[in-house]
Amino acid sequence: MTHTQPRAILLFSGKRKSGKDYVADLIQHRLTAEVCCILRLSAPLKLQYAQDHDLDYEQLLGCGQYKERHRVEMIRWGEMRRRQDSGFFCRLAVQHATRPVWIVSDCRRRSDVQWFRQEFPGRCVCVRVEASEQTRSQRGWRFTTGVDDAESECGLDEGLQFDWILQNDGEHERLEKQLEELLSSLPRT
Ligand SMILES: Nc1ncnc2c1ncn2[C@@H]1O[C@H](COP(=O)(O)OP(=O)(O)O)[C@@H](O)[C@H]1O
Ligand SMILES: C[C@@](O)(CCOP(=O)(O)OP(=O)(O)O)CC(=O)O
Repeated sequence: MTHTQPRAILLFSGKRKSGKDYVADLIQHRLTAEVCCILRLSAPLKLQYAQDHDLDYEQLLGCGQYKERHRVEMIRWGEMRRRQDSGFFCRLAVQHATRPVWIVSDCRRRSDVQWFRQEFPGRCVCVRVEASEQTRSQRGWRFTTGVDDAESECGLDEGLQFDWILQNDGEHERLEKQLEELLSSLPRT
């Protein structure tokens, strides 16, 4: 099945452990799963990478050491595929999306955002999720050379105008208020 036309696409970016998945889940919970689906560019990437390298896809999806062991090589491989076709993973990620609101929870590169803006003009909302280094460390983040200083993590640090910047340092009330504003700004039909 091919995807339907979405009403809005929330393009999430942010550092590791800023809480992109957490916030995406909160929004989906508010809108319900009938209205909102969560898409990950890393899912088709990991699937293809696992198949090509005879690895365990489920373990690459998890958050254990298995993924970390393969991360640097996977980044490199993904970059190679993107150089051949910058929309490769984006196209696969949206393939079966049929809900009116999509959240793409892991945009990392300019080319990701460009692809969505080109394919779905006027429907993309760029959302940055932010948390302090202290908060991210408390959530288990440790600086890793080759990962945290590479395009995979820094590609959208500069040059992109975010429509929303969500502060996610753990103050629940504050986050809820920001989500309220964001959601009420989305088109209703
Ligand atoms: N506002 C929050 N309150 C409580 N826990 C949070 C909050 N935001 C994130 N977390 C927790 O921090 C960890 C990292 O969040 P996650 O959404 O996986 O980050 P990311 O997807 O940006 O790497 C998870 O265990 C998540 O449950
Ligand atoms: C090769 C990757 O897609 C791996 C991403 O895996 P996750 O999205 O699971 O990563 P974190 O949330 O940062 O831990 C990165 C890329 O550069 O495309």
